[in-house]
Amino acid sequence: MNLLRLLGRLGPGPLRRLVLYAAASALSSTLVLAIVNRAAERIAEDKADIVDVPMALAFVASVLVYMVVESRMVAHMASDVEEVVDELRMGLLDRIRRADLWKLERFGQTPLFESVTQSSQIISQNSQFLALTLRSVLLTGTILVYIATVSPTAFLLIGGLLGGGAWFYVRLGRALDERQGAMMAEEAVMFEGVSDLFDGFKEQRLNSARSQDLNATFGTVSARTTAARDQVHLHSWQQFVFGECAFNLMLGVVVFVVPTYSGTFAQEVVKVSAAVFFLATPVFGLMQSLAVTSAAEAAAGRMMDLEKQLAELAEPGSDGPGLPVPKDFAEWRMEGVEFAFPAPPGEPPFAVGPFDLTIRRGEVIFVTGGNGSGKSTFIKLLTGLYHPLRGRLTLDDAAIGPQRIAAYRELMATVFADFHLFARLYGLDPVDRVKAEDLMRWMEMERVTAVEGDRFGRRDLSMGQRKRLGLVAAILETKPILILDEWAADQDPHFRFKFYREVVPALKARGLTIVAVTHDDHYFDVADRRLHMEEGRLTELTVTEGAA
Ligand SMILES: Nc1ncnc2c1ncn2[C@@H]1O[C@H](COP(=O)(O)OP(=O)(O)OP(=O)(O)O)[C@@H](O)[C@H]1O
Repeated sequence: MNLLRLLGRLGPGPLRRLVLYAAASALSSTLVLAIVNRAAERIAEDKADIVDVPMALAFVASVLVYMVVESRMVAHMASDVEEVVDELRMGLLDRIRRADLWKLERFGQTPLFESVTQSSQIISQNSQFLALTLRSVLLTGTILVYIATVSPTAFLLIGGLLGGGAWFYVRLGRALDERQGAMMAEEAVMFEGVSDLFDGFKEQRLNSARSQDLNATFGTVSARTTAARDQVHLHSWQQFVFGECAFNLMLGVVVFVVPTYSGTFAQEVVKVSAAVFFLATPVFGLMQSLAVTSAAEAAAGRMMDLEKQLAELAEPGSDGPGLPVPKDFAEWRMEGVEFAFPAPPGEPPFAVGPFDLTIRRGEVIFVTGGNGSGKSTFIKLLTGLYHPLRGRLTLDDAAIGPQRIAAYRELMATVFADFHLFARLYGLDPVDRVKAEDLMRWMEMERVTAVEGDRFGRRDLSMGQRKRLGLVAAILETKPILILDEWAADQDPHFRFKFYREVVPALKARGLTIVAVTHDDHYFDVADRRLHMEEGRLTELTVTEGAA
C-alpha cells in the first residue's frame, strides 16, 4: 500500500495505467491458455491434422499483445517510480536543508542518511516487482475464472487450496520478516564494529591488547550475524519449498480429488491441468515478488514517515520571502538571550546566558573560555542557528524574528570549529578568479592547490590547510561579518602569527566585523574587546587580562 500511496502522488494517471496494463497482460495470458486448450480440444474431437489458421493467428496476436503490454508496463512503472522517488528524495533534502539546527542535531543523521540513500535505492531497484505483483494477482484471478467456466468443482477446490496456501505462505513470510529484522539488527552492530575498526585503525595498530579485544568482540558479533543469516536463509527456503509443494498439491487435487466429485470431469481434466500449469507463472511470480516488494514497501513507509517527521523539524519562517535587515547596521545586540540543552538523567541542564551584549560595526571581538564553557553554543545563538529560549537579537532597531532570520544570516561568513569544506564553492558563481588567486597566495596555499573554476583543486589536505581554504571561501563571500570558531587552533606558529598580526587587522581595515573564538592568549591584544565565557556566562575582560 505504501508503494501505491507513493505512486498516487503523481496523480491518478500512473496508477490507472498500471492497472490497465496489468489487466491487459493478465487477459492476454489467459487468452493464450484458452486458445491452446480450445485448439487441443478440436484436435481431440476432429482428429484434425491441419492447422486451424484463425486460431493460430489469435494465438500469435495474444502472445504479441502480452509481450508489448508486459514490457511497456514494466518500463512505465520504472519511470513512474523513479519520478516519484526523485520527488520524495528532493523533498526530504529540501526539508533537511531548511530544518532547525538544534532539532536536526537531536534527530540524528542516521535515519536521514539511510532514507535518502538506501531506502530510495531499494524502491528504485524493485519497482518492476510492484507491476509483477499486480499482474500476477490479476492473472491468477483470470485463470481461476477460466477454470470456473470449465469446471466449477475444480474451481472451488483449487480456489480454496490456493487461498489456504496463500494464507499460510503469508504467515510464514511474517515469521521470515521477524528473522530478517533480527538479522538487520545484528548487521547494524557488525557495521558499527567495522567502522570502529576503520576509525580507530591507528589506535588498534599501536595496542595489541586493544586490537585482540576488538577482534574478539567482532568475532562474537560476526558469529551472531551468521546465525541470524542462517535462520533467514532456512526460513526463506522453507517458505519457497512450501509454495512449490502447495502448487504440486493443486495438480494432485485436479487428477485425484476432483474426478471423485464430478462425473463429467474426465473430459475437462486436460483443460484444468493445463490451466493449473499456467497458474505456475503468476503463483511463482508472486512468491518471488512478495518478498522483494515487502522490502520496497517498508522502505517507502520509512521515507514517508521521515517526510512527516522532518516537517516537524522545520524552522519557523524558513518558507516565504522574509523581511530585510539593515546591512549597514551600527549596532548588533543580544538582549537577555538564554538557551539550555535538555538535562542528562540525574544532572542539571547546561544553560547559557542571559547574554546582554552590544557589538559595534567593525569591531574585532575575541571569545575566550575553557572547554565546555559554552563558546560554540554562544556562536550558534549569535549566528541565529540556535533559537533563544528567551531574549532576542537585534540589528539597530530591527528585532531578528522568524521573518528576518534568513536575511540576518546572510550577513555572515563563517568557519566553524567543525567546518566542512564543500566539494564546490556553492553560491559563489562566478568565482572572482583574481581575488581567489590573491587570497590563495595570502593564505600561502598557492603551491598546494588552486581554485579551479568553482572548486578547489584538492581537498585531501591537512586540517590546518583545509581551514585556510575555508577562510579563503569565507572571505570570497564578501559578507560584512566574519565568524571564526578556533580557526587558528590547527595552524603552525608561523601562520598563527600571520593570522593574528596581519590577516585579522587587514580584514578589520576592510570594514569586517569579526567575532572569533580563540585560546591564543599571545594574541588577545589583536581584539578590540574580549568576552570570556565561564559555565555559560559571559563577562567582558580587558584585552590584556590573562594574556601571555
Ligand atoms: N547538541 C548538544 N546537545 C546537548 N548538549 C550539548 C550539545 N552541544 C553542546 N552541549 C553541551 O554544552 C556544553 C558547552 O558546549 P560548547 O560546545 O558550547 O562548549 P565550548 O566552550 O565551545 O567547548 P570547546 O572549547 O571544547 O569547544 C557542553 O558541556 C556540552 O555538553
